[in-house]
Amino acid sequence: MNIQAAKKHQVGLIFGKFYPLHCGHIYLIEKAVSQVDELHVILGCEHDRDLKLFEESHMPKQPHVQDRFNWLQDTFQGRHNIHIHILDEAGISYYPNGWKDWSDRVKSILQKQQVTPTVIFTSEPQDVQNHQQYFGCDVKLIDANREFINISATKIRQAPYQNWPFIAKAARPFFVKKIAIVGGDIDKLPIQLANIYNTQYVSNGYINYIYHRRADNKQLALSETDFIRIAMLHAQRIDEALITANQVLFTSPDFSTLHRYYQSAFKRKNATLTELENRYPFDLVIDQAEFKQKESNVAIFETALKKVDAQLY
Ligand SMILES: NC(=O)c1ccc[n+]([C@@H]2O[C@H](COP(=O)([O-])OP(=O)(O)OC[C@H]3O[C@@H](n4cnc5c(N)ncnc54)[C@H](O)[C@@H]3O)[C@@H](O)[C@H]2O)c1
Repeated sequence: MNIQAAKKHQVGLIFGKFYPLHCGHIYLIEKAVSQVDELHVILGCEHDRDLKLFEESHMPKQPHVQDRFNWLQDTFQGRHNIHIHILDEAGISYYPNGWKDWSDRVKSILQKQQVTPTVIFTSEPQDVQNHQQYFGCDVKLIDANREFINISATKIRQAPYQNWPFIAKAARPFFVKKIAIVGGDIDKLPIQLANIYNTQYVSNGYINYIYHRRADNKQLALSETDFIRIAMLHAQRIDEALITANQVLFTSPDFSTLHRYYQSAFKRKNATLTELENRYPFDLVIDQAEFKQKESNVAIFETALKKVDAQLY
């Protein structure tokens, strides 16, 4: 008989909050999936606990369950034997006081999906015995000392920007701080800052649009449609740049400023621009017009650097 065929179908389980997803988690999942036929990753969430962890953190905004789920899905996209499930832990005593209720809820999810685990993977030695007791399957401990990738989600929550290299690629856009430089020579300072911070600069769609129109020899006054086109192009470029941005992203203008230009031209608000303003909140807008005329270029440069640095605590 074929030895491979005789082997039992191995089904692995991994539990986590992935708050946020980091390279240590990914290492655990990759090492586990290399030992089983299918792997089920259970993403645990609980509203009050998650909110408290956020409030005690230095994360700039709270990742919600859907964000955490998307990070896992994106990271393991196309990996057909890795399945992600959300487990709402509401009403269960917090770890480590609710093992019975918690494991019952896990089992009910698994039953619905017709999943029978054969092995649980964890890097937490203190959980091995309870996993064995409540799930009745093998437990494999992986890198309990976190020697291969020495990071924890707690450390990242405390200092996301200092621990940037460990944040999963899929989760980084969530943490990128968006900074707009408006007023004055808008293509100079953001380029300098992007160079210094080794990151992306999203060039000014408005300027490109005007140049394009000039080349076409058409009239230059912007219509309402022009504004929307500029805004949509800008949003698309920002989305693309966020994927590879290093902690911060520089651009000009932000959508509130663009909307203000629109309002002064057309004396009313625009629903699309309002939507973009809400969808792309900026962490910092540096208005060069606020600097005093007599301020030297170097003083402006230094003030801008201080403001940017303060964003990356
Ligand atoms: N209520 C209860 O009694 C009870 C009992 C057990 C589990 N739970 C739930 O299970 C989930 C457990 O989540 P967590 O806090 O362990 O999640 P986590 O997101 O911090 O970690 C997920 C997994 O990755 C491992 N890991 C973390 N850093 C690593 C690194 N650098 N290298 C290798 N592996 C690494 C962890 O050991 C864990 O196995 C929670 O939702 C918790 O509520 C609850």
